[in-house]
Amino acid sequence: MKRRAQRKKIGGRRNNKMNGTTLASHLKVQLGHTSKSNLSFFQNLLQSETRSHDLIQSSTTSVDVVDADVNLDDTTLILSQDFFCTPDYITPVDQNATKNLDCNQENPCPKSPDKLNTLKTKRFRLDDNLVDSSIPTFSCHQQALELENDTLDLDEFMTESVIVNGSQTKRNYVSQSAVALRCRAMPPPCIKNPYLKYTSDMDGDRFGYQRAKYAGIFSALVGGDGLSRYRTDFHELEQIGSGNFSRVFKVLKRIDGCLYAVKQITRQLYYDTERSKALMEIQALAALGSHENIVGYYSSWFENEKLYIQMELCDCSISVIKSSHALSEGQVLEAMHQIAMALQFIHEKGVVHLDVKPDNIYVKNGIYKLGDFGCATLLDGSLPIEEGDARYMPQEILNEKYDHLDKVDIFSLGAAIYELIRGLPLPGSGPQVSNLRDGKLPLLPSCSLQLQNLVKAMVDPDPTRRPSAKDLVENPIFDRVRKIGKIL
Ligand SMILES: Nc1ncnc2c1ncn2[C@@H]1O[C@H](COP(=O)(O)OP(=O)(O)OP(=O)(O)O)[C@@H](O)[C@H]1O
Ligand SMILES: [Mg+2]
Repeated sequence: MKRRAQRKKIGGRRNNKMNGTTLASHLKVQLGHTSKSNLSFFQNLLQSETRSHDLIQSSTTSVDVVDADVNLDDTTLILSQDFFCTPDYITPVDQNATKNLDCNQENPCPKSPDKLNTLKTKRFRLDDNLVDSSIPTFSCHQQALELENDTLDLDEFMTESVIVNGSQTKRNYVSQSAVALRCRAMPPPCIKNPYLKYTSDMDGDRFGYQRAKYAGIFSALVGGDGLSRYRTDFHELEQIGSGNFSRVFKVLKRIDGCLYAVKQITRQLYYDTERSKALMEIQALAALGSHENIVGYYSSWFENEKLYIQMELCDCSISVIKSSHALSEGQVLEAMHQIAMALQFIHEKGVVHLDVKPDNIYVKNGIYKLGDFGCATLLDGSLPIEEGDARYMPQEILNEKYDHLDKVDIFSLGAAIYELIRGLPLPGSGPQVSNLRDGKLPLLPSCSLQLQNLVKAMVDPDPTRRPSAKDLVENPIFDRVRKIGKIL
C-alpha cells in the first residue's frame, strides 16, 4: 500500500530593524507562535535587538545604533501579522508622534508616523509615493504581489537607522517589505468572476463573501499559528475528498473569484527526506505542464509544516461514478483512451505516475484527468521509487524490479479498466488479484472481445509485452473516439 512523506518550509526572507524595546517585546511574543525550526533565529534576533536597545539606552546624544540586522538569507519563515502590524516597530523617539497613527477598522495597520531626530540611510531608496502617509497602505497589493514573485528579498528594502543630533525630519520609512507583508495579511474580499457562470455555488450564501473576508482576517490574525496563506487567499467551501494523508477542499480564491481544489497534506513534515518526497508531487506536476487529461496545477506552499497544493477543480473521481452506476463500454473506452493520452504525455517527458487507479482518475465536464502525482517519479529510476496502491501494482514492482516503470502504469491502467468493466472494487489480496498479476482474466460477458484482449495485454506479467502508452492511444479500438471525439 501507499506510503507518503511530507514536509515544511516557509515564506519570506527578512532583514529587519525595529526599536529595540519594541522588537524585543514583540519577539518574546512571536517566540510563542513560531515553530521550533525558527526558534534559534528568533532567539538570535531577540538577543541582538536587546543588545542594540541597551546601547541606545546608555547613550545620551549622538550615538550610532549598533546594526542589529540579522542575516536571514538562509532562513525562511512566516511571521504572524502582529509582528508587522503594530505601531511599535515604528515607535518614534518623540512619543507624541504616536498621535499621528491612523488606525481604522478596515485596515487596522497604522500608518507610519514621522520619525523625529532620526536620520536613516537606505541601501535602496523607496519610491516616495510608497512611503507617503497620504497613500492608503492598502494600495500596495500590487507591490505585495511583486514582492512575492521576487521571493521577498527584503534585504534590498531595509533601512539602516542612525540617531544623530539634528533636526532633520524624515518622512515615513516603513519598509516596502513590511508594507507588503502587512497587506498580504489582509485577505481581499471574495470577488465574483464575471466571466464564469457557476453562480449556484455561491448563491446559497450571498453574504458569505463579506463574512469570509472578516473570518479570513481573524483566522489569519488570531490563529495561534500566525499568518495563513490558505485562509488569506481562499474561502473554503467544502471538503471534497480525502486520501491516506491528505484532505482535499473545494475553495473559492478570493482575488479571482474562481473555484479550485486545494489538497492539504495532513502528515506533518519534520524530516528533510519527508519534505523532499512530498515536494516530488508538485515538482512533477509543475514540470509536466498542462495537458487536458492531467489535473491542472496552480501553486503550492508550506504552512504549519504542511504542504498545500492548489489544483484545478474536477467534478469527482471516476470511482464515484462507478459506484453509483455501471459504466458503459463506451464510457470505459473513452476514459481509457484519455488516460492513455495522459500517460503518453508524461512518459514522453520521462515521468511515470505509479499510482494509476480509478480513485486517481477525475472527471470534469466529461473529460477524464489523471490526478494524484504523489508517487510520480522519473522513468530512468534516478529518483526514489514509491509504488502506489498495491492492488494495481504488477508483480515486477513488488519484486523491486524497476526496469520498465512506464509499463507499470500500463498494468495499473489495465487493472483499473478491468475494475471499471466489472463494476466491483478490486480486493486487496486473494486469487482475483494474483490471477490479474499472472495475466489471467476471467471472461467479461458484458464487454467486447476486442476490449478484453486489450486489457489482457495490458496486464501481461512480462512488462515488455505490454503495449506502450503510445501503442494504446493508437489502438484501432479507439477509432470511434478519434473520429467523433467522444463516444456516446
Ligand atoms: N483536483 C481535484 N478535484 C476534485 N477532487 C479531487 C481533486 N484532487 C483530489 N480530489 C479528491 O480527493 C481524493 C483524494 O485526493 P488524492 O488522491 O490526491 O489524495 P491522496 O492522499 O494522494 O490519496 P491516496 O493516497 O488515497 O491516493 C481523490 O480521490 C478525489 O476524490
Ligand atoms: Mg489518491
